[in-house]
Amino acid sequence: MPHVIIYLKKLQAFAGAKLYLNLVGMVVISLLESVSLYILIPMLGFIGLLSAASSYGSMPFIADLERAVKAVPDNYQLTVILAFYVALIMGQALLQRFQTVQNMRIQQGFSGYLRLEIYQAIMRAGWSFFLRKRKADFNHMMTQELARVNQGVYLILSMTTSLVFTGIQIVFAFALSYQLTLFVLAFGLGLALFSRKFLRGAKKYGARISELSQSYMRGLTEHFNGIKDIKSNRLEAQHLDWFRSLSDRMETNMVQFTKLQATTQLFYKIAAAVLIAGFVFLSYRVFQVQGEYLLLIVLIFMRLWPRFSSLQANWEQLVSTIPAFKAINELMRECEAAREDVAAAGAERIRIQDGIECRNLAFRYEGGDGTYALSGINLQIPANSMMAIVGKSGAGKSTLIDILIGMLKPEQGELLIDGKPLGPGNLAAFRSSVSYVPQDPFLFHASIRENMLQVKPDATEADLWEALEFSASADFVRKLPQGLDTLIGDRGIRLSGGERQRIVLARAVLRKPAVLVLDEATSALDNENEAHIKESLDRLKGSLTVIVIAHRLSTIRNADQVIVMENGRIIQQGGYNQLSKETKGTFSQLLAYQSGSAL
Ligand SMILES: Nc1ncnc2c1ncn2[C@@H]1O[C@H](COP(=O)(O)OP(=O)(O)OP(=O)(O)O)[C@@H](O)[C@H]1O
Repeated sequence: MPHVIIYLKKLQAFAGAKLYLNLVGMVVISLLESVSLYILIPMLGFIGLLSAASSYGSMPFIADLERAVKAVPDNYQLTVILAFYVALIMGQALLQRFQTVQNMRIQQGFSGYLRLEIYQAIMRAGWSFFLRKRKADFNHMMTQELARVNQGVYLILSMTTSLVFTGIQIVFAFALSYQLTLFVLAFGLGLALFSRKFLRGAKKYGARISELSQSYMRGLTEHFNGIKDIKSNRLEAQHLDWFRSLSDRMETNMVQFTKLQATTQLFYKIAAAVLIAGFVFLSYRVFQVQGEYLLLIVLIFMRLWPRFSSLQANWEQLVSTIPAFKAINELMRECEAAREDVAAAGAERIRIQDGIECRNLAFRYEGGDGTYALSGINLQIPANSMMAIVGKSGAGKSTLIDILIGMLKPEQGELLIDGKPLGPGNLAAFRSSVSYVPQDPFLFHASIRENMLQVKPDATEADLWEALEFSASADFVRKLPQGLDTLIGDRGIRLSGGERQRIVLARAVLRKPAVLVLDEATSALDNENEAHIKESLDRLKGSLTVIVIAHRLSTIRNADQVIVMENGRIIQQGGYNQLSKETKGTFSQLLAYQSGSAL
């Protein structure tokens, strides 16, 4: 329950006075409802459906009502009491309408507030957090689990309404007969105690709903991401089997949960019949309650008892949503712990004056096998120079880049920008000054123009074409049916790998960054386009700092500095020509492999 209490506090902070106003509204509605029921008997007495009017004169408050009605001339008495009844019902209905809308406003507003809060928390988390999390789990949290939390909050609100209604009806019932009310309450309490085991069951099924829907989301995301592999390797049947089995388990779990709920409702229904029978017997035989009085009490309890059973059903439903509350709380806690010291937007960009320096950096991945992905990294990258990183697969090149652009925090050592350690004071500004083109470039399902404008909304048409010229994409974009406004499909699927890389590169330079980082950003290009990009990069030389990882060593011939990495360490460092002359070094070996002389 503590997981739910956190949300109740949030709800109170979010809705504040409105929540209490709503509660007062509920009390008034409930009072009106009870009163309208209460005056039904004298009304029936007036129109002669029930025996003498004197018999209900002994009921609390009714004597006053009777006196008030008697003050009215005889001919109008029935009209007055009927008008009073209609006015009461109208008032109650109007209030009920207002309260229902208000309830929904609070609920929807709170749901939007929660959604935003979770999304913001995820966005504020650092890169290392995303490395250890599965994307499908975020989708799962933001859709299914959040929907269950909203359902839980709705249940709490409607249970509060039910409790208020029930409470007021109990007060009225007490006024009529405290012995019978106590009898019903004791019965209800006994049944609630007996039903505790059903609550444990509800919690178990709720936890299973969370687990299964998480597996469902994970599996679906993985399958659709890998649909090409699945189809090309004829793995459809295998995936269908998985889907069928999970689907069956989800179905069984929901049916079992419904069975549990139906069983408690069954108990409540049977208990209601037994109760009413015992009740009428007691009233009539033991307490000798008058007929009209008994009718009123039965009427009240017939309305009260379903509230007990619906409270129990709501409670079970609420308990089944607790695992979702818990999961979202846990996610928020993790996001908070992984929060990076960088403002989401708006940081001033910087120009690097002296350069970037790594001092004795070391890094290990969380959840890895404990070996260092990087160690003993000492490096100077002068401002506006070009540095190339080469090395075998798994040598640590991408990890070093992630540290250099402030996405990962080194475990040991320091990263200095113009002599100042990278930290809360300069991280946001530094990150805003870096453009990064990853190995697997990402484009949104939008037009080329929209994709580019995302990074620089105020870019002019000329800026866009200049960037496209730089990345050797202007020609092919011009030939597209809608030019810059061509839709490029999910993740840019309608473009070739090389075209995607070139658009992402254009987007990266459009920002006019202080540091341009290319992580094998030209791997999918043909020789002609790569040569074109190499020329463009050469033209940029001296105006910004460029860091490239390149497997094709021809691209980095003009680099001011080349570092060669192996097992997370820098094993060679120097100019391109200098390293190629060190015949025993790894770099000349790599060169030899690429030129074919080592084959
Ligand atoms: N998220 C991760 N969790 C655990 N270990 C990781 C993770 N990412 C990389 N590693 C490990 O860190 C080491 C360096 O990886 P890195 O991706 O930096 O190499 P790389 O030189 O860029 O390789 P490639 O050229 O294949 O991209 C590897 O041993 C790799 O297994």
